[in-house]
Amino acid sequence: MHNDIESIVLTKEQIEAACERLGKEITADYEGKLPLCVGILKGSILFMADLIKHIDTHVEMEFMDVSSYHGGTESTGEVKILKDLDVSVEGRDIIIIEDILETGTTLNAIVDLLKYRKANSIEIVTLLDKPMRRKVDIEAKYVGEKIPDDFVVGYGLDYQEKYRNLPYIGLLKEEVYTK
Ligand SMILES: O=P(O)(O)OC[C@H]1O[C@H](OP(=O)(O)OP(=O)(O)O)[C@H](O)[C@@H]1O
Ligand SMILES: Nc1nc2[nH]cnc2c(=O)[nH]1
Repeated sequence: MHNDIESIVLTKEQIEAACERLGKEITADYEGKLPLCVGILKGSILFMADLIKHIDTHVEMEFMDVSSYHGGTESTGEVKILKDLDVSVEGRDIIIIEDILETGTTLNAIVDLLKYRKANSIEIVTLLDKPMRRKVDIEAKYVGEKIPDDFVVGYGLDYQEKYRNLPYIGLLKEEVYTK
């Protein structure tokens, strides 16, 4: 698996440092509240697990599975809810946890839905942000790292469902796409 990686974009140590920094910011902003952390499956699970260990105030966890990428590396622009939340968000302070913000299509659809369901506040934390790819006007309040316009894998992010278990974020060798 590691043989398929061309180069590393974010090391394990850089990811850990980002989780620590973001956890501290979130702790300071949500002290005394009970935010509902909504992890967007599947990509966010590794980041969510590491991030919340650095949040030093009470939080609740829920998950949604939303998909706009179907097997390839380009967004289809169509957002499908594959698994909805099991709890009401009415009056809640929501922190959406994502692995990557790219076109913004996915998060825009989720934010619209949570607003419609009367969440009290909605903020986004994303490990990676690709601002160059944005198609929708949406920003994350908490960003781990801004990265250039390259398709990345690892630490939750897949290519055709593989590479999610890499402990770092990297670029795939060109030959992997033509296999
Ligand atoms: O800003 P956007 O262009 O919408 O892209 C970001 C979305 O794409 C990825 O999800 P994907 O649909 O690949 O699902 P996965 O997390 O299950 O791999 C990622 O986890 C984000 O949810
Ligand atoms: N694996 C992966 N999924 C994405 N979804 C949106 N951008 C990306 C990316 O760069 N890599």
